[in-house]
This record gives sequence, C-alpha cells and structure tokens, in this order.
Amino acid sequence: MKLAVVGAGYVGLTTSACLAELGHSVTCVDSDASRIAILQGGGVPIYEEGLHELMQKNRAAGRLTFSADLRPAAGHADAIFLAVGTPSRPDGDIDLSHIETAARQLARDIRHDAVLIIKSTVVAGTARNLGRLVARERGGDAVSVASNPEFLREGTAIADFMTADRIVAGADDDLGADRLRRIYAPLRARDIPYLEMSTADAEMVKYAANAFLALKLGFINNVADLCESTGGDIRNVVSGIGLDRRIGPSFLSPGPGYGGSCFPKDTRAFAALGKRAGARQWLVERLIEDNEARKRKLAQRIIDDMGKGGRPRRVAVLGLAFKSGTDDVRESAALTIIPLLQASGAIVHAHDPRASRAAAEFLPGVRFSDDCYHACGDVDAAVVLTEWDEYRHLDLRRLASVMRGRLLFDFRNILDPAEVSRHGFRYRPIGHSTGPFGKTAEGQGVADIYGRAAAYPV
Ligand SMILES: NC(=O)c1ccc[n+]([C@@H]2O[C@H](COP(=O)([O-])OP(=O)(O)OC[C@H]3O[C@@H](n4cnc5c(N)ncnc54)[C@H](O)[C@@H]3O)[C@@H](O)[C@H]2O)c1
Ligand SMILES: O=c1ccn([C@@H]2O[C@H](COP(=O)(O)OP(=O)(O)O[C@H]3O[C@H](CO)[C@@H](O)[C@H](O)[C@H]3O)[C@@H](O)[C@H]2O)c(=O)[nH]1
Repeated sequence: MKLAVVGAGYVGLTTSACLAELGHSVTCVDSDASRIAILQGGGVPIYEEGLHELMQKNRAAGRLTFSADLRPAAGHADAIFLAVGTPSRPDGDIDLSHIETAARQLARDIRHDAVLIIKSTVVAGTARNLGRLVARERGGDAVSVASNPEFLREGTAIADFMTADRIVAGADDDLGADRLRRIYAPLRARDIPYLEMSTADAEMVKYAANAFLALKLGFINNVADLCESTGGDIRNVVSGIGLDRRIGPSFLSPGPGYGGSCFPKDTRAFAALGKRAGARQWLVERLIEDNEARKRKLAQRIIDDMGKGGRPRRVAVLGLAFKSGTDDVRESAALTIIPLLQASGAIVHAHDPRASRAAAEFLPGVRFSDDCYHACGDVDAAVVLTEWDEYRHLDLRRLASVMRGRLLFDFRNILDPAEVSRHGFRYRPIGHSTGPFGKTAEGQGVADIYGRAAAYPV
C-alpha cells in the first residue's frame, strides 16, 4: 500500500520505518526542511536504538523516502498518518494547531478514497472534528478520518511498534476500519491483539493508558517517601507488590518524577479535558502537582545534604535525558533540578551519554563534559538522575578518587548500596533509609518506633 507519514519526529520516523518494514511504500514528510535534508542524506536527526539500520534497509529496498513537500506525497497515498506534535498550551490543555495546520495543508490533495489516520495523541472527539475541518476545506467533500494511537516508548520504539501489546484501530466508517485492517495485516497475522472501536474511544484509550501508568509511578514514588520516613526499603516493597499479578512488576521503579514528551503533557491534557467535560480527574490533577513538587523536593534534598561551606558547592549531575536510551530531554527531571541547584549558589557539572547537546540549550552556566569521571572531578556531590547502564557500572574506586566530597545521590536506585558504602560514599538512594535510623515526618528516629536500625550506614 502507498502510505504517507506527516511528521519526522520520534513517532513519525519509527512509524515510517516500521510500516516500510511491513512491506508498504512509505513517504515521510516534514515541514522542517533541515530535518528532511539530514534524512535524505542518510542520517537520522534523533537517537533511537536500531532506527538508523531499519531506515537504511528500507531505503535501500526502495520502500522508504523523505520529502519536505506535503502535497504530492499526500496526493499519492492510500492512507496518510498524522504524526505531528500535540504540545500543551499554557493552560495545560492540548494544542491541536500542528494537527489542524497539517490537515488544512493537505486537505485538498487527499484522494477521495484515501484515509487520514491520526497517530498523534489527541483528546476524544479530535478525529470527528478534524473530519469536519477537512470536509470544509474540500468544499463539502468529506474523507474518512481514523484514529490509531501509538504506544511506543522512546528507547524501545521499534520493538514496541513491531511487537506491540495491542493495536488500537479507531474508525467511524467501513473505509477507515478496512484500510487500517489492511495496513496492519502483517502484524495481525503475528497474533498481536487488534482492537476495533470508534475514533473517540481509541483516542480515550491512549490518554487513559498514559494517565494510569503515570498514576502507578506517582503512587510508588509516594510509597518510596514513606519507606524513607519509616526506615523501610522500597525495593523489597516493589518486589512484594509487583508479584501480585493484578499489580504487575512494571512501572514500579521509583525515581525523580516522570518526565518526557508524553506523560507530563498527556496528564495535563487529560485533566483539562476532565474539567471541560465536567468529569474532573482529581487523581490525575493531584498527580500532576505531586510530580512537579517531587522534582523540587529532591533538588532541596541535595542542597540541604551538601550543606553550606565557605566556598560554592560543586555538584555533578549524571543523566540529563528523561530516561535512558534516548537523547530526549523534554520535561526531564534535570531541567528542573539543575536550575534550582544553581539558584542555591552551587556550580553544576553535567554528563549524559546522549543528551548533553539537547540539554545545553536549556541549561546555561552548566559545565558539560563528555566523560562522567571528568564531570565528577573535584565535586562535593554526584547525583544520578538517569538510569544509563554507564552509571549502573560506575567504577566507584575511580569516582571516589576524582571527587572532593563523598555524597552520592542515586535517584534511580541503580547502584549497589553495599558497594557504594564500601568505597566510603555517603549513599542517598530513593525510598530506603540510609542513616542509622530513618527519619519520621516529625524528625523522630524510627528506631524509636520500631526499635531497629536501617541497613545502610552513614
Ligand atoms: N515521543 C513519543 O514517545 C510518543 C509516543 C507515542 C505518541 N506520541 C505522540 O505522537 C505525536 C508526535 O510526537 P513526537 O515525539 O514524534 O513529536 P516530535 O516533536 O518529535 O515530531 C513532530 C514533527 O512534526 C513536524 N511537523 C509539525 N507540523 C508539521 C506540518 N504541518 N507538516 C509537516 N510536519 C510537521 C515537526 O517539524 C516535527 O519534526 C505527539 O502527539 C505525541 O504525543 C509520542
Ligand atoms: O518504572 C518506571 C518507569 C518509568 N519511569 C519514568 O516515567 C517516564 C516515562 O517513561 P516511559 O513510559 O518509559 O517513556 P515514554 O517514552 O515517555 O513512553 C510513555 O509515553 C509514550 C507517549 O505517549 C507512550 O507511547 C508509552 O506507552 C509510555 O510508556 C520517564 O521519566 C521514566 O524515567 C519511572 O520513573 N519509573
């Protein structure tokens, strides 16, 4: 089938490469000419494991091309996927302007028997509204608009697409439903669950899934705080609850608060939709506040633990991407925590194996380094913010030899507490007490309550 994909970002590029791999002929279009020039030259403007190879293979096979010209690509296609951004407006509601602009630009060129498929994350009702907008632009000639939300995660995008947990196919007419069935025939043949429903339900599935996952993270972060205050160890608690099949082990790693291009903006849009529709999503509204407050609270913990001295404190932040496996820094914890450290007077050094370039734009005054031990040179404290393998396997002896102080914050719980302590660090993980006694909210030692000491010496 001939397909066009509008938007050459994380989703558009993955979708294009994977649909080509399934045997379709795909043209990926972007209004950013410099992005298209990179792609036409054989490069990839983002970092995503395996994407470059998959794109090269399908380009060589003649199934994947790139263009900055939307209209001809749209005119030839049996289906056009919209994979442009849907950012937050300042009030938190969804900004549909990119989707609407793209739809307007190509409306008159869409073949009457083609289907416009929304891949971007949009609130319920968008496909139907877009159908009306496109029909208006075409002087009343309506085309089928379908919804096919994407569930891929950055870092594992290709595997998430090719071996998805499910494919959600939203259509309000037979043409849309049939076209989606044919596009995904190769994946349906591999027994990937294929769910057909209305466009509005498909749109809601996407938001409900992200909101639920984000709530799971917010919950475990709260429990981690409680473990810290009562002298417990969140890792034991996670093992204990994760084996309950109704809960499941995934999305239970406590951290510095979720970030990325999706959870923050999608929870905001979901909450805004609830307000507009008169069905307030109180849990999600509270989660959004908690998640932001968490980043600020962790920054304060670093500042407090470093204490004040005669000279400015130096701190190395290890990890700028919102998670490992990507160069994406959108709403990453680092972008909140680092400016707060700087505002307290600290000098911040930073390292990330992939994301320094993207982060530099948002972090003036930070001293970036290509080598994590160099970044930790002469610092009072080091803070692990992203769970890169490189940090999991830190050479602690070397780290101790280059740092001035011995404070090590592990906001991803990826280090071995015993090993860290053995090298003389004061270890500050998330959700397990590191002092001889955990601190209660009132500052009372938990040993007073439980009569036992926590496992990790100061
Ligand atoms: N990033 C993810 O992990 C992920 C996963 C699932 C769903 N989503 C959703 O997919 C959508 C896209 O996300 P992304 O991260 O790929 O965005 P992105 O910002 O990486 O890419 C969007 C691209 O669209 C292009 N674009 C914007 N307007 C255009 C127009 N009129 N014509 C042609 N190109 C245009 C931009 O130049 C940009 O390259 C969003 O709705 C997002 O919520 C993202
Ligand atoms: O146990 C966990 C899992 C994730 N996170 C954090 O949660 C955020 C989101 O992580 P993840 O879901 O892995 O990344 P995304 O690539 O943003 O993917 C989410 O958002 C996408 C866009 O909507 C969806 O397609 C995916 O299904 C959904 O997982 C990141 O800050 C992670 O560090 C944790 O702190 N602990």
